[in-house]
Amino acid sequence: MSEPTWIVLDIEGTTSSTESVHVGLYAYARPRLGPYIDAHREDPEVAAAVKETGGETTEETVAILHGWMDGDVKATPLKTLQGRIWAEGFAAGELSAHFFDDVPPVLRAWHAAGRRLAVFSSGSVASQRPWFRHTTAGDLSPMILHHFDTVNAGPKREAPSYTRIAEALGAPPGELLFLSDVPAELDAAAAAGWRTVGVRRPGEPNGQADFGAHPTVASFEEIK
Ligand SMILES: CSCCC(=O)C(=O)COP(=O)(O)O
Ligand SMILES: [Mg+2]
Repeated sequence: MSEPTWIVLDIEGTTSSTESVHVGLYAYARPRLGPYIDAHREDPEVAAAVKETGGETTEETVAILHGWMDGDVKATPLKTLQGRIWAEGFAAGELSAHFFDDVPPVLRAWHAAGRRLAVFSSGSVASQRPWFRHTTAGDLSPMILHHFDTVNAGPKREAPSYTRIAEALGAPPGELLFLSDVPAELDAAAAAGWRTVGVRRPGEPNGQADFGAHPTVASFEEIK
């Protein structure tokens, strides 16, 4: 079988550790949500996200957002607000992104070989861009040609989201490879006709998950 034209990356559990997202990023956003909402109430994107939470006051909204973070619910309004706060944190030099050691060299090799790279994560596009720019392994962002999230593509566990991405990239689904640590996301991608590889990293929440018929790897170095 020929090599896929596009390789589309999940972030948490795939390129980067869950701990770095939950302990690093979530802890950074948690105390900043209330003040951020109060300071940006007039911003249409913030106002829409706040409205979508269903909270009536800032206190109620923050309690809902914290509850989602506690349960790792990847709700779009949470991701919108977190992403804006994280983008400020990266710009201020207060945050940096973790990538598993195998990822940066393999991304560079794929890029040099002409493979096209994109991201599809629950993390908002506003947070994906600085995540790839401010890494402990240098700036990886110039290699990422497209970013997709639950706003511009849709839910990660639904096949139409992957069809939307294929259309945006102008590629037949069979030329797209999705890498993720979540079997349900891979199922959705496969249902849309994509190729899939499950990433089962030791110590990650889905390291022992059942990936069904999806081929799996423990490191990007195993992907040919
Ligand atoms: C800057 S990336 C933010 C990560 C995040 O918030 C998240 O929910 C990642 O989930 P993924 O879909 O990449 O597993
Ligand atoms: Mg993931």
